[in-house]
Amino acid sequence: MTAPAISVSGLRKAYKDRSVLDGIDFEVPAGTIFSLLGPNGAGKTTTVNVLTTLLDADGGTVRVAGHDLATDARAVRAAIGVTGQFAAVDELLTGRENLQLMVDLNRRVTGDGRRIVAGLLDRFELTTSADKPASTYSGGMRRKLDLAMTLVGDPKIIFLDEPTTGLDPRSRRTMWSIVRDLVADGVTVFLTTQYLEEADQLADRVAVLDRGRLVAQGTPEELKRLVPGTHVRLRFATAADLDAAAGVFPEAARDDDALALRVPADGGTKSLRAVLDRLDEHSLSAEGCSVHTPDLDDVFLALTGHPTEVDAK
Ligand SMILES: Nc1ncnc2c1ncn2[C@@H]1O[C@H](COP(=O)(O)OP(=O)(O)OP(=O)(O)O)[C@@H](O)[C@H]1O
Repeated sequence: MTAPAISVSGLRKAYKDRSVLDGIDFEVPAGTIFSLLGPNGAGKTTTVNVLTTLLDADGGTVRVAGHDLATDARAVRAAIGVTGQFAAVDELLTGRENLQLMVDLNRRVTGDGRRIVAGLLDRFELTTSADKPASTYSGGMRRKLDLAMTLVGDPKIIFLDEPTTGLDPRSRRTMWSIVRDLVADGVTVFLTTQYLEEADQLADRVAVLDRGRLVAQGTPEELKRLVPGTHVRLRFATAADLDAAAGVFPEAARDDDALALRVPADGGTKSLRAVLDRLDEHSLSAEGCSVHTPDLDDVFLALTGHPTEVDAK
């Protein structure tokens, strides 16, 4: 077995007397995508900042690319690329100039810098806007440029801190496909996200961070098994209606307080129609009906017994 790309053991970090990472452990095998999933304020950025040498840990052991963070931070820095929530992109420079600057600053770059820049612009479909100032770029283009800048020097381990927060669905999908391509090329990706769907789409393994502790780790499949699946939620006007419907849908979970039934379904229109047809066949009608796909809130409720909380910074 090859050595893990990242291994973290007993990592602790506090800001003054406030503990933000309270002893976390995980390993990221080389060439895989690992996702740290958690709501605002859970400690994701703090973890990235420690792992990328921007912040000193208070305790624990961290090895990145085989180097001990405490004794060999310089070697860690040489092996990694980091794309943060607050992009490193210089708004006044064009896309091409931003990339050229990274090439000029990066001592690992060998070969023709201009060709490297042109190659990255092409790969990220930024060629047509390459000579416009970055200030004119959309959010999605800016994230792509930021990631392209991260790739200068061919880092083997890349940290992406919430790479798709604030992006529209189309840009998010483009970003996902870029990340998949990176891993296909042998890069290891450490990704933080607030979106269960993103972790599900991309990650080989997911760790769920809650108030500085990891409350679950596993494959996306293992994680989703812990939470209610996609379902149709039917809400009834009376307890008698709920009773009658519960007889029609023996596979459903019932919530007596809300007068609701949770009927397992795949989220498509066919399965929704099948549920409504079954109600019709028994001359029953629901007061409300919604399709529910599990999200981070469901994971948190299932794992911690409390919903996600927005933590004021
Ligand atoms: N420099 C700092 N000084 C004091 N407290 C801080 C500092 N940086 C972060 N924190 C606090 O540490 C906690 C974790 O913050 P962190 O940024 O790591 O969370 P996060 O999971 O990345 O959230 P977000 O998605 O909002 O970035 C938060 O409660 C935050 O307020």
